[in-house]
Amino acid sequence: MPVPGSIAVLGGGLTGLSAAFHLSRRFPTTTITLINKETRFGGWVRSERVKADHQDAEVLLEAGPRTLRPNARSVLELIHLLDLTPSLLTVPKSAPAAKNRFLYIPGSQGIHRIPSSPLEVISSLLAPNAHLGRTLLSSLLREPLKQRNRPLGIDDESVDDFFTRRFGAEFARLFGSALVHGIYAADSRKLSLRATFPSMWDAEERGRGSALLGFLRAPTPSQLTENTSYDLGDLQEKMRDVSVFTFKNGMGTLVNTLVSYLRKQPNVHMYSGVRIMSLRLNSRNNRFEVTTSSQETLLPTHVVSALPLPELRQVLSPATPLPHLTTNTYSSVTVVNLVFGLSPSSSLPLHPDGFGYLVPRPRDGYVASRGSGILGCVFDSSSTAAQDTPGLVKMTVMLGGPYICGSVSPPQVDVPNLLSELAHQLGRPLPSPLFVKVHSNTRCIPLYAVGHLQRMEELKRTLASEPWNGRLEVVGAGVLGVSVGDCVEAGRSVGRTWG
Ligand SMILES: C=Cc1c2[nH]c(c1C)Cc1[nH]c(c(CCC(=O)O)c1C)Cc1[nH]c(c(C)c1CCC(=O)O)Cc1[nH]c(c(C)c1C=C)C2
Repeated sequence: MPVPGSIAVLGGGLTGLSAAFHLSRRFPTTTITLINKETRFGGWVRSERVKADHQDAEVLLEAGPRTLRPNARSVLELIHLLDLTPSLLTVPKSAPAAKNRFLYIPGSQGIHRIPSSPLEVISSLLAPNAHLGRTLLSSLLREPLKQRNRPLGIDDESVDDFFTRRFGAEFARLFGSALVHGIYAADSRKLSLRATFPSMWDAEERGRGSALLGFLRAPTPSQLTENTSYDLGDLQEKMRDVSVFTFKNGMGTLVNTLVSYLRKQPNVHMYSGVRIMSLRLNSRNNRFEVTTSSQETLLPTHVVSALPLPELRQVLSPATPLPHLTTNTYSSVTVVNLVFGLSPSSSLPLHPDGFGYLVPRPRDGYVASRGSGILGCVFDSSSTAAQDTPGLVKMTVMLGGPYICGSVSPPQVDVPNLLSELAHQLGRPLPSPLFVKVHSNTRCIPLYAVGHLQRMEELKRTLASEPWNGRLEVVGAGVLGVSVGDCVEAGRSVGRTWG
């Protein structure tokens, strides 16, 4: 394929920014136009430094993703290429935030540490909520002895079906649903296993029916497809003992630096506050026509769509036969940042040192009318206290997701009610917060329905053939992977067949 004459990148979230960054380096003489409907770039990444009290105390709040994992090599590469290493804030693998994770069991009071080693599983049998330890121990001991039980002929299933088949219904509800809450804010009964946790599907194959044995059996070299090389400098080495990381000024650092870099590139044009009104391929001159809310028409030879898939569907003419853009639903999450002062009189900390806690699906399902619908709470101060004035406690409560399924936007939060539920879950009284910020993240996480991978393969095949011939690439969280690392990787991988 010849070098693209001009490229339009639709969407200025992390996928779009990453795509523009890598395309501008790969095709330095091609004009690249990045169009973002919001005035602010970065999508769901929103970091804000606020005054926490009437004095000078300051705190860094995140409304979206707050930490990154060092296995996200495309992100490490961006950090290296953008000289962001001095701004990093790392959490070592030995830190309590990396080792201590908790569950709140609906109906009980107080949170319970999830055992993380065989010895801890055994000692958890003596803990106040021995049900957790018993469920964990009996499920893990029985799984390798269980017959192969994947139904013949299926090529995907829900996360809950997989956990129930291999580990039992109670394990699936307590641990599987909580895991899915913490990543997708979703109902594990509605999510595709192969699209969300492909390693579990593969482990079951490797273990000849047992997922646990499969995890113990290392993948053979032919099963490892990783052969891409990344420009990482010494960052991989620096990340050896790191569990998660962020930046001293939050995740917005990555977005702001990318935007500043792109604004300086002579071949990149950045439009913000501009909506895409329509996208069509003109078969007469083989150019795309992209019309925008600023009354402009761009005529690029190639297009990258990093828009949510339903938004892409809306800008295409109804007659355009692109399959599967509207199959998945999205989850909406309300994020509540809470900042407390440290009371010198109280000896009881507001929370144990750790990552935070998750709340599994209640036994009787998601009853919207009961409580605020808390999915979990992150103990930010345990990992990122260095972002804030010392002496503050920062937590983030996440609510909504499957509790508000079907509604367009998350409901209003009753903060006093939320605080008393939080105190009940933590099993200790909470003082009045110094600062509260509520963010409604409407339709922020795509929920891959069972069969998602096969549908995306079909979409890819359609785009590779007439009339598109690979010149429209559709990427982003709606296609494959919702994490920041997945989005940056997706942007990095566009246009491989161009030029
Ligand atoms: C707005 C709320 C979000 C919830 N999940 C995500 C967001 C943005 C996205 C997400 N969260 C995690 C992952 C996996 C990351 C990876 O594999 O690299 C993704 C894609 C894990 C995670 N869960 C929580 C945190 C703080 C993290 C680390 C990554 C991050 O900062 O987002 C806590 C948490 N997230 C959600 C809930 C309900 C929750 C509860 C404690 C929903």
